[in-house]
Amino acid sequence: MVDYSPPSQPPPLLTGEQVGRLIEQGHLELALPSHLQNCISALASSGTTFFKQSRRTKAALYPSSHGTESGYYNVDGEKEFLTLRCAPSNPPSDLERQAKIVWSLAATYLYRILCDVSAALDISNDVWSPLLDGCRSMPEGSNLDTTIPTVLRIFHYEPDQGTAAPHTDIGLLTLCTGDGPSLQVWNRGGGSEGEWVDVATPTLLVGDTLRLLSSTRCVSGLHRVVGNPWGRESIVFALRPSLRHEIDLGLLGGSGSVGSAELYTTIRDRKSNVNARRDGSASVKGSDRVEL
Ligand SMILES: O=C(O)CCC(=O)C(=O)O
Ligand SMILES: [Fe+2]
Repeated sequence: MVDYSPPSQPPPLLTGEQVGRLIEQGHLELALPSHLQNCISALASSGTTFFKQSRRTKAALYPSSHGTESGYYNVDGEKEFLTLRCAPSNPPSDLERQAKIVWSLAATYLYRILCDVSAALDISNDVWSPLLDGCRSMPEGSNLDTTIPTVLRIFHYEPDQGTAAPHTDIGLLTLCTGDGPSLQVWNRGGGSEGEWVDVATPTLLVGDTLRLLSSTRCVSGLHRVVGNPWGRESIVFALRPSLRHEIDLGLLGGSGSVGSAELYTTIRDRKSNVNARRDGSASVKGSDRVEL
């Protein structure tokens, strides 16, 4: 008899070679599906228009809250960025409408990649559903939901001075897209220590939470932004774990469970914030690199 039951997992999105590189290096350059790429480009152009406004207007439109975790934030002479965590005003602006679309498309895309990673590591795909609860579309309402730390960020870096110190991200997977040869990833070299390399195309980065959930079989993607004479604009979607559920460690080859909020808070509090001002107006803790 023909078996019409649905497959136990989605078809792979990345090639085996790409997944292997992502796991071993913590980063992967890749071409995005054209619809996702087009929506990101449309959001990028609304971002350019947004940043042309006065600082006062930008701050009034998106007051910052939770340190650098929501709203408009400026690091004098270096960079400014807008962090979106929920679908705000009604009716939405073009930028907000586009951000909502990019969030859903990028989250679905990264979910598929998480499934490729778990298949390669022989981990059940069931681990992802509770970890992505509430993250797969932009949370509704103007009140920030602290159980959903996922962020969509639009950056504007000043020429020469706009940088981000070497760091790894705290979440599951980050998708970075941007213009200009400013984003660099650390290429771990076989034998030798490794080297910084420029990445020009969209880049995926493994975050510390994924590294930990994989029992350190995935490495976190070390990256930085270096200054260039033209500056840079980028869009960064950082898929972080939902903090609503316990994580069943049995699905990860261990036993028992751990609270996702507890795990995530431990990872976060051991890091410094590379996007904060250094004057104490947002918390700066720990060292630039995290080793868990
Ligand atoms: O601008 C970028 O492409 C990267 C920014 C970044 O690394 C971060 O916000 O964590
Ligand atoms: Fe980063």
